[in-house]
Amino acid sequence: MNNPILIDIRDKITDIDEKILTLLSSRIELATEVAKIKLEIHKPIKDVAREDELLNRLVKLGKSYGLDESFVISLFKTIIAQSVQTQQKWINQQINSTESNTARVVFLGPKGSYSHVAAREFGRANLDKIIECYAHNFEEIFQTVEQGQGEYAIVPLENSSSGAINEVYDLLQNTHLFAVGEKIIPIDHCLMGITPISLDEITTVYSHPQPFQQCSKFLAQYPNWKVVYCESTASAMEKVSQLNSKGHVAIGSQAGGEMYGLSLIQKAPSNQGQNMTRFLILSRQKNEIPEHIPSKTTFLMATGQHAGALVEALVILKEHNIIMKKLESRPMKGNPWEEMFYIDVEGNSSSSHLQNALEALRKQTRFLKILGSYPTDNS
Ligand SMILES: C=C(O[C@@H]1C=C(C(=O)O)C=C[C@H]1O)C(=O)O
Repeated sequence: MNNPILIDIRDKITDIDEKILTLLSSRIELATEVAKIKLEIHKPIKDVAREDELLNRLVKLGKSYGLDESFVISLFKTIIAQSVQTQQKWINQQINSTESNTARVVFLGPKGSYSHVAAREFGRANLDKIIECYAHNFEEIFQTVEQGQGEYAIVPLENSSSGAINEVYDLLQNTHLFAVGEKIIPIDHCLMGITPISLDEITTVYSHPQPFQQCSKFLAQYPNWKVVYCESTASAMEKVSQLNSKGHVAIGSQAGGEMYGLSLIQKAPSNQGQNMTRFLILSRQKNEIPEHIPSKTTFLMATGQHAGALVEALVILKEHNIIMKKLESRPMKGNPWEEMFYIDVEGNSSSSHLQNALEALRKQTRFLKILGSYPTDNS
């Protein structure tokens, strides 16, 4: 092994390895810089689009150097995983060292959405300070919190006039997050502009098609108003604030309008009277709520396929004197024609009363998952 050529080559390899390590260390430092910016602008750490773009480019480049595609992918996946972990650790340290009761709350944006309003209200009631994290879709909300890049997920579950939000129910089937709260938000559509004006000064109204539909009777009284459809109530409010023109108004929530500096002109009464959305708050950690606080428990169950299976399960609740507040069903993922039931009951799953009922139910059903217990929102 004393071959001088071999020694020389090995020296060169050692040299390259050391350079790789130095470069990896600089890469990690840059990732921490990225984490600082993400914390400031409230963006989740993991950015799948950026990672895909980066991997595609590196695979192509690697090929031009004669490097195998799977080698380049597995190498950079490891490097990126380490980078994401380092950023996560850094952000956790910041949060833990700055404020004890600060948490990242992840919700469906954009700014001024009803989810944003729900997130703020949840924060106001439960935390000293929240870091608002906007997500683009429901799946991203769950993933962000599951991966530890947020402490709370806020998702709308049902609306009093349009019913269940199926996509969210489906995501609840597979998540390992726990339900820790609920928040009911009135959907208080309002006409808002850059300054309070009278209704006859309005020329153009901006909003999402849904509020236009929900307030159609009221709007029919003003046929001369020009209607402009927008992607969301938030984008309508943003547009009106940017236009900065008196006769242009948006329909959205009053709290959302305040986030864009808009003034209330008047409430836009919805055809159906009161309209509300119920949000569920989820976290990686279970809630422990004292027994005296009125609470609800949400669980998922799949019964057998025989006739009367659901009735048998519900009878168990009745026998244990458990009050059911809600029953929803959704097809089970991967098992067409089989249903997963989502049940809300009154009570706290740490009470022996409810525990006994759930234990009996577990024996009777094919699958039972307790999503969590949380204080009832009576608003
Ligand atoms: C460093 C970033 O954060 C994460 C880590 C990445 C990386 O190490 O290259 C890429 C995308 C993100 O998932 C970034 O967003 O640029």
